[in-house]
Amino acid sequence: MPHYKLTYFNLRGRAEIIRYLFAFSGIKYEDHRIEQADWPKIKPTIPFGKIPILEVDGATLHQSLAIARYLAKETGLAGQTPLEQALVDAIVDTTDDFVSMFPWGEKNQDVKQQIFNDLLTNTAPGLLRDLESFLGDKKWLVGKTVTWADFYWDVCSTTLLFLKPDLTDNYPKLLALKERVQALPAITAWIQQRPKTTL
Ligand SMILES: CCC(=O)N1CCc2c(cnn2-c2cccc(F)c2)C1
Repeated sequence: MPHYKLTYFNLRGRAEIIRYLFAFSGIKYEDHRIEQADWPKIKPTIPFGKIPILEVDGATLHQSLAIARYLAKETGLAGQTPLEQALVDAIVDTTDDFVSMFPWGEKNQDVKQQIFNDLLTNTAPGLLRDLESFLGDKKWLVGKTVTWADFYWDVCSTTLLFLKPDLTDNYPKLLALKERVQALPAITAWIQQRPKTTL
């Protein structure tokens, strides 16, 4: 088994999907969390200057979704066929497109809040309507077993619900999917043991 070292901030953020995959698969890894104050010193040492990164024995992987897709493929959570894998990727990318619209690093709090509110009020409903319709009466978003698309929905919607607690009030199927993911024993255990952070 390779030695895995995940490096990110002490946030769920873009690393939590990777942590879910490690938790669900039971693979041991180093969950290295850096202080924001240390980032300017560390950033120049990181290929492409962004985190999370995952060091796998001597190799360094970057881009959170590439890392997650690698782990999902290794652990059977990427989709059972090439077609399912494409559907999984499309749902992940659709979800990530939305969460990536948020100006997470904006220093002007008034500007940040205005954009966050606009996205949550005016853009989120269309995405949630489409995801609710895509899920329909299925147990999981793609195929007959859980995939990292389901995990990603839970990871991202957990942060979105912190920002807008009534976010899923009109989307019961999506709320039920969150509950189904969080009821997976390994995910339940991870959520209970992980550091408590707002984002
Ligand atoms: C200053 C950086 C910061 O506050 N965060 C980084 C990005 C982020 C946070 C919470 N969720 N999230 C995220 C998750 C997945 C996709 C994505 F685009 C964004 C918090």
